[in-house]
Amino acid sequence: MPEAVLTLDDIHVRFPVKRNWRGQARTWAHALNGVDLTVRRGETLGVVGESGCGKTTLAQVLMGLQQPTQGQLRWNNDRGQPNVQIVFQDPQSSLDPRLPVWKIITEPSYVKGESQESVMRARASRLAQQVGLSPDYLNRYPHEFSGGQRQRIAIARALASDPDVIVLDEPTSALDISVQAQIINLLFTLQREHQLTYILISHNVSVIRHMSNRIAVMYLGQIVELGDTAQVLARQRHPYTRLLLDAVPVLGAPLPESGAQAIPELPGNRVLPTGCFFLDRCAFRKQGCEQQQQLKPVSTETPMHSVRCHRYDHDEPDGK
Ligand SMILES: Nc1ncnc2c1ncn2[C@@H]1O[C@H](COP(=O)(O)OP(=O)(O)OP(=O)(O)O)[C@@H](O)[C@H]1O
Repeated sequence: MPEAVLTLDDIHVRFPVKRNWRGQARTWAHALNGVDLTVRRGETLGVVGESGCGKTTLAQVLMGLQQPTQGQLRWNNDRGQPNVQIVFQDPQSSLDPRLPVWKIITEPSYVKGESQESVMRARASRLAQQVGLSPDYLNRYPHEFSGGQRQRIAIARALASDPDVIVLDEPTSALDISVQAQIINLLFTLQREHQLTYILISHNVSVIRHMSNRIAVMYLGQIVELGDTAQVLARQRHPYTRLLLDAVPVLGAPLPESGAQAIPELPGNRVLPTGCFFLDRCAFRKQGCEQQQQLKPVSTETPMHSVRCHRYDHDEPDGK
């Protein structure tokens, strides 16, 4: 098994949302509520879940932009500092419109102390070729490129500093359908060539299915199911994962009757449930579900497929 790049151990993040007259926080939004995760070199880990479940907060923790309020994040490198780059959904707003492309691409190297223009231009030229852009265009500005080309520029910039992990935040959702496949293929090629590790954040289960080796399903700031993508998609164990996947229309299949498989809205995160976070919405609730649940292997035969559900406690391996 490839080595771990990073390990998250019981990560919690909460944000103050109301303060008293002394400025002390009275109410909190609990964005992450005990995330345990190991990310391995060269893999693509897909993180899926509806709006507000904590995907962005998780990315911010990985990038060091948000300190966990509890828990530990360990990077397996000897530099002492991790290097995490991000590719955003909308390349239009993530690229500085005032800079020529060669400067945008080499910004991370510049921050690392490389400042000679000829060196940086040569580096930008190599990176441009790697992502399928002509080096002849490097003096141009972002608005002179198409959406797909701009996303290639953003990917080149992410590659520039030899990152431990690249977070892909909905990397294709702002692009034309015809361009999406090209960008996905480029990401695959680069991953193969450079042993890149991706964390892919998306609402789009089809993109996650296509790109990820493993999938983490998030609900209310927790991972409720984690495992090999094919395994999780073929046999979802958590009732929330089932709802999430049932809500994805399948080409050629009849649409579900309206309301029949509606995903229950994410409950508020100001006051967390004391037991299973999904309890109120679960059709399979049983005695014991009022207790907090841990992420545990579904069975001893599938140790890499974990679920946070009382029905899969070891004494009842078939999830009855
Ligand atoms: N700075 C903040 N202050 C207060 N609450 C916040 C802050 N940032 C995030 N939250 C809350 O934390 C929760 C998780 O938000 P987050 O943006 O991580 O979710 P998400 O899954 O990325 O959603 P989306 O898919 O819409 O981007 C939400 O309830 C959000 O309102």
